[in-house]
Parts: sequence; structure tokens; C-alpha cells
Amino acid sequence: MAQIHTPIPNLKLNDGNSIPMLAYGTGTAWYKTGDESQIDQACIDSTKVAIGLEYHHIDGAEVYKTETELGTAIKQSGVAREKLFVTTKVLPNIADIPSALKTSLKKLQMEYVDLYLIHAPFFSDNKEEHQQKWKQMEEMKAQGLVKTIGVSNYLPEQLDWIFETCKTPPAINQIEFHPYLQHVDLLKYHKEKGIATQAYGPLTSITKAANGPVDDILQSLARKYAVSPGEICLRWCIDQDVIPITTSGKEQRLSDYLRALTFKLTPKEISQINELGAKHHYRGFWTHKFGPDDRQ
Ligand SMILES: NC(=O)C1=CN([C@@H]2O[C@H](COP(=O)(O)OP(=O)(O)OC[C@H]3O[C@@H](n4cnc5c(N)ncnc54)[C@H](O)[C@@H]3O)[C@@H](O)[C@H]2O)C=CC1
Ligand SMILES: O=CCc1c[nH]c2ccccc12
Repeated sequence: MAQIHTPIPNLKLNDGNSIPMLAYGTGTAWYKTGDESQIDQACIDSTKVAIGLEYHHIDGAEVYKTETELGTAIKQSGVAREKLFVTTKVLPNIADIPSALKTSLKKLQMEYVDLYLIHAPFFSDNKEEHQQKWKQMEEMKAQGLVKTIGVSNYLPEQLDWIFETCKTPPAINQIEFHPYLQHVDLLKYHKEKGIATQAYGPLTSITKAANGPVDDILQSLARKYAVSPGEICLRWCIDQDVIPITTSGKEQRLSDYLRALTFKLTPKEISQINELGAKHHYRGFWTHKFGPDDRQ
């Protein structure tokens, strides 16, 4: 499918690798609650559509049970492996990271992933255990099975534990991020430590948390830039060097999201969204795991 649009820019990571600044996710909208071996053709088809639109950065996880679909879509897309940036994450099988990764790579039908993340810190409250798991992540990188290693849903306390003993620092922390969950302190920490931020749930303020304080400014900026409020949300991430991960089963939406690459918000517009967003708090994921003092 030939498309004429602005290419997705890259961000340089602290390990020298580069990551595309917009991703397609195979979690929400696609994860399976039942039998993983029941192949979801709609997920394969949508992922192929996304790749055809040049979403070359694709986010997966063992817990989504869609790694087979992701690998199949890539094979069928005909796009060369080295042109793609593929992420998967470990959590249910974190007890044995080498074995979990081997299983993921088999399902993905690939020799390596570009990014391997510990999906969440909730597997342990123990500092030494976190440090030991990170050592195993480093070994996966040293073996060439993953190009970049990182974490997801970590807070500074758990990142500090890793920094105490790591040889390779985490390159990325993938977090829920939108105007109603701005993580000001965490983002400051990321900047100081050279960690890149990926945003999941970037459209939350126009979907699950719609009808809140940023509605009007998003509408007004959407009119100014001739895009939709969703694309303002994606651009709001990109203009803060945060990599949004979005998804949809609709080709039109995936195509529209790419308009986020065609304009830039001014620093004043970003501040206006931030100020209005700070008037409301909303967390859509892992609500049972984060405490009220993790609101940032
Ligand atoms: N590391 C983690 O713990 C998590 C990672 N993720 C990753 O991030 C990806 C994206 O997460 P999402 O929360 O789905 O991202 P998102 O906030 O971009 O939402 C995408 C959803 O919004 C819907 N949507 C888009 N425009 C809309 C509109 N105008 N009106 C109504 N609905 C609209 C889409 O159909 C899609 O279902 C996941 O697929 C997964 O790969 C997601 C959650 C947690
Ligand atoms: O990654 C997103 C949130 C999440 C955590 N566990 C599951 C299981 C299945 C789908 C999504 C998720």
C-alpha cells in the first residue's frame, strides 16, 4: 500500500540505537483473554495494515497472547525485518527470563527483538530480586537476542534499585502518559538519567477520560492545525520527546493518526494543555497496583 505522508522520525536512545517516535500496539484492542492458540485473523490483518501505513514500530507483550499474530503479520507484510522495530515484554514468565524470551522469539518468528521490557515492577518488592532480573536482561542483550532493554510502569524507587548495580542502564520506561497523568517528577528523573519515555494510553483524554478540562483546548488546537483532537494528543507526546503507542482496528484511524507528524505544537500550547490537564487525574491501567501516592 503506497502512502504519501511524513515519515515517522526517530529518537536516539542511551545505548546508541534509534527508535521510531510513533508505535502501533498489539495489546489493548487485541489481547486475548482465552486460548492463545486460537489465532486472531483480525489482529494479523490490522497489524499488516499498520505496517503498510509505515508503522514500523510495533509494541507487543507475552501477556497479550498476540505474539504469534504479530510475527505472522510481519512475515506476510514482506517488509524486511531490519526495517522494523519490534518490542515485546516479559511478566508472567519473569521467573525465567531466558526461557520467556526464547518462547517469545519463537512465536514472533524472529531471531531478535529491538526492545525487551520488564512489563511491570509488581513481580517483587525486593531490591535484590529486581537487580538480579535486570542482570538477566543485560545477558539477553549481550547474547544479541535483544537490541535494547528497558522497563515499563517503573517509578523512581525501582529505577534507583536498577541503577545501583546495572552495567547497562534501562534505555526506556514505558508508562501511561496523557494530559491527566503527566508524571512530571518521573519525566524529570528520566531526563536526568537519560531514559527515554514511551507513552501508552496517549488518547485517554479523548476516550476513557473524555469530557474533562482539556476538551476545549484540544478542540481549538485541532481546528488550528486541521487535524483531530486525537492527533493533538499524539503530537503533545512527540513534542515532549515522548514516544506514543496507539492502536486501532480501523485503517482510517491509523491513517489519520499519522497527521500528528505534519505539524508542531508551540511551547505555549504544550503548557496550556499541561496546565488544564493538571486539574484532573485519571489512570486507566494497573489501577489496582499503583497507590494513591503514585499520582504524579
Ligand atoms: N506497558 C503497559 O503496561 C501497557 C502498554 N500498552 C500498549 O499501548 C498500546 C496502546 O494503548 P491504548 O491505551 O489502546 O492507546 P490509546 O490511548 O492510543 O487508545 C487507542 C484506542 O482508542 C480508540 N480511539 C481512537 N480514537 C478514538 C476516538 N476518536 N473516539 C473513540 N475511541 C478512539 C482506538 O480505537 C483504540 O481502541 C497497547 O496496544 C499496548 O501495546 C497499553 C496499556 C498498558
Ligand atoms: O499492557 C497493558 C496492560 C495489561 C496488563 N496485563 C494485561 C493483560 C492483557 C492485556 C493487557 C494487559
